[in-house]
Formats: sequence, structure tokens, C-alpha cells
Amino acid sequence: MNYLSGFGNEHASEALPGALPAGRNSPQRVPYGLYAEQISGTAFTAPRHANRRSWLYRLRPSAMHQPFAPYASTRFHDRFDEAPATPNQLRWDPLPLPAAATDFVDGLVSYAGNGSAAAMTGLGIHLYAANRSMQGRYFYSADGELLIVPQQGRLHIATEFGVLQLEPQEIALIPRGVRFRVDLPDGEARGYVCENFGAHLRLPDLGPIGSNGLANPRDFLAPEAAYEDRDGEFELIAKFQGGLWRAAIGHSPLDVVAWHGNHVPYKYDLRRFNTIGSISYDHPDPSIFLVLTSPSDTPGVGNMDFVIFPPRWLVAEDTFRPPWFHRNIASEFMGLIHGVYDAKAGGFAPGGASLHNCMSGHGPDAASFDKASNADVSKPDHIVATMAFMFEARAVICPTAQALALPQLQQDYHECWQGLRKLFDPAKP
Ligand SMILES: O=C(O)Cc1cc(O)ccc1O
Ligand SMILES: [Fe+2]
Repeated sequence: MNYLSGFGNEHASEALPGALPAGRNSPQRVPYGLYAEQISGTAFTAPRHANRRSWLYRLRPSAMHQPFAPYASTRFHDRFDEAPATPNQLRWDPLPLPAAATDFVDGLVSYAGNGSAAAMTGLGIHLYAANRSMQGRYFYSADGELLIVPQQGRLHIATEFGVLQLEPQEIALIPRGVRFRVDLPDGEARGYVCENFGAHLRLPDLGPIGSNGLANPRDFLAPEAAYEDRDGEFELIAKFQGGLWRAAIGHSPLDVVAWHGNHVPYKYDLRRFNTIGSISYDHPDPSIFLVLTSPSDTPGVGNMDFVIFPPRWLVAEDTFRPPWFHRNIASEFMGLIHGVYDAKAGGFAPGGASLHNCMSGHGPDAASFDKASNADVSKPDHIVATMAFMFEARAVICPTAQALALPQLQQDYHECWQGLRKLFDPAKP
């Protein structure tokens, strides 16, 4: 499958030759009898460097569907105020794959979040476990862009802009409003979704790192135009102001023959990340692992950040090499795609999750502390075959009532720090 390369680029793609109008966006009649339609992802007047919009040339306008009615989903929502926000450290085992037929949308379980679609700030964190492709149904979120992080099973995401083929260790971003369908080529799939209600995720500034490094722009891939010319009795599910809505639609909404613009879905392979770390001493702040950031209105403070912990060499001398003990102003929701996370010797499984809120103490568990305190740091350590990540937020991340009620919530998580014995000996400096 071919993709168009470059983050935030102005791309153009056509599935039929000459489908893209030349020299103007909305000619009186579009080639092939297509309808021209714009989708804007920022205010029309947003500064040029931040402005996002695309022009789509499609079989039918997106307005063409029956009225929406509420669609009862008990598990996928934005109800982040049902339970008191908790300072407790939380950790969950992986969600089991479903027994009943469950597609990507029905397989989403909302775990935590903050802010709201109405306020256009904050994030929602949802995990999915699914065992069948979306059949005759299409989905979009008007509430935020969707950052999809598969943990198990490939996803074929057919969007209005074309198809993104995704495997674990790759991520996809579906912009606000873009309609899509998720097929499961492996029959089963599990992973994480962050819905960003705030400003678009973008590549961070690199400061003294220079003009290259971390996630490089050319590794972000947009799909090439591909359209479905399908009539039938389908359904369009919309997420709108925290609730789900359903409309009957008589055709596939993935009927875009050509498009151009920069409000586009994209994918990125996390294995392409150019990981930078200390080559002298001390473990750097995890901002060095920042892939994408959604800025807030305070300079330097993200509404939400997407951070990864990829394979890397640890060479820092006279240094406790894993993550240190810490309390942060930011709140941290973590997931594990595969392997072992270097601050947790046990209990944090691939597909699992953890939440450490603002100023809640956390860090290496007792076993990881003992191991790293006694390791030979005159030699490099090679951290291999692992990929953990963090959705980090400026505001406290509130778990949903259902996440707190899940049997996967570990009641004994705090025990992982209770074995840290007092080592203090005033006689031994
Ligand atoms: O809590 C965590 O494991 C994430 C994390 C990693 C790190 O290297 C430094 C700080 C931090 O919050
Ligand atoms: Fe942390």
C-alpha cells in the first residue's frame, strides 16, 4: 500500500485520473460528476501555520443521511465526573477479548479523561477489545481527533481519505469529523484510543536538539485516495458532545474519489522514533520521548502529550538508570504495547494500563529498584523488545465509574512499593 509522506503537509490524491479539479476548489461542475465539499479542522482564520482543512470530491455530499437518534452505548462515553477523582495509584490488567461479536465501536470502554468536547479542552481515554470488523457501519467523532494505539491485532482503517493499514507498534490519527470503518484482518484486536478535545496534536519543537530527531516529519503517512461505491442499508454512528448518535445511511460515506488538503488521517510507526537520551549521567525527564503534543493556551504546557518508551541503550554512569521516584504536576495514563516496562518488574502487562495522577507518588517497584541499584553501570544496558507509552495531561485524569468497577483493576497495586525497605544508616555515608 502506498502512502503520502510528511507531517502536516498539503497533500493531493486522486483514485481516478483527473478527478481532482485543477486550479480551483469548487468548479461549477466537478469532473466525473463528483460533489465538492470542504472539511475544516481549524477556524477559517487560524494562522496559516496552524490552519487545517481539506477538500473532498465525492459521490454524495456528507449531508446525505437520515436524521440521527441517540444510540445507547453504556461503555463508550465522556462521563468523567461520575466518581471522585482519585489520588490513588491505579493499574488494570488487560481487557479480555469479548465472547460475543463486538466491533471496534462497540468494543470501546471509556477508562478516564478530563475536560470536555464542549469546552474543547482535555482528553478521553478509551480501551478497545473487539473480535469482528465493522459491518455496514461507519463512525466519526465530532468531539476530538482520535489517536489509535493498537496493542494486539492489525487494524485496517478505511477512511474518507483512503485506507490506513496498521499493526501494533504503529499509531493512527483520525481527525475530528472524518468518517471511517475498522476492519480486523486478524479477527481480534485490542488497544488504546485517546480522544483529544483540544488543539491538534503536532510535532513538538526540538529546541537545542536541532532540526532532526524524535519523530521525524517524513515518517508520518497519509493514505492515498480510495473510494467505495456501495449502496445499501448502512449506519453512521457519530460521537457528539460525549454521546453516541446513529443515523441510517443508504450508501458508504467512504465515497471520496479525490482530495487535497492538510486535515488528513495519518499513521506513524513508533519504531521509527529517533530516541535520544543521556550519554553522561542521570535519567532525563520523559519529555525527551515526546512523539506528539496538543498545546494548551499556556506556552510549553500540553493539553495532552503522547510519549513513548521505546527500545534504547542506557549508558549513563553512576546513575540509577530506570525512571526515578517522582510526583508530577501532570497526570499520567500509561499503556504497554509489548515487552516489559523498565520501571515495573511485574504486574504491568501488555494491554494493561496505569494511572498516576497529579502529585501521586510513583516510580520503580521494589524489585526494579533493587535490580537497578545493584546493576553494573560501567557497562551499557540494552533495553530491547518493548514499547510502552503515556497519555500525559495537564489536568487531573478522572477514571470513569466503570473503570473503577472493572475486575481488571488491581486492588493490590500499591503493594509494589511496600517492599522498599528503609536503607538509611547514619553511620554509612
Ligand atoms: O511514571 C512513569 O513511569 C513515566 C515516567 C518515566 C520516566 O522515565 C520519567 C518520569 C515518568 O513519569
Ligand atoms: Fe511518572
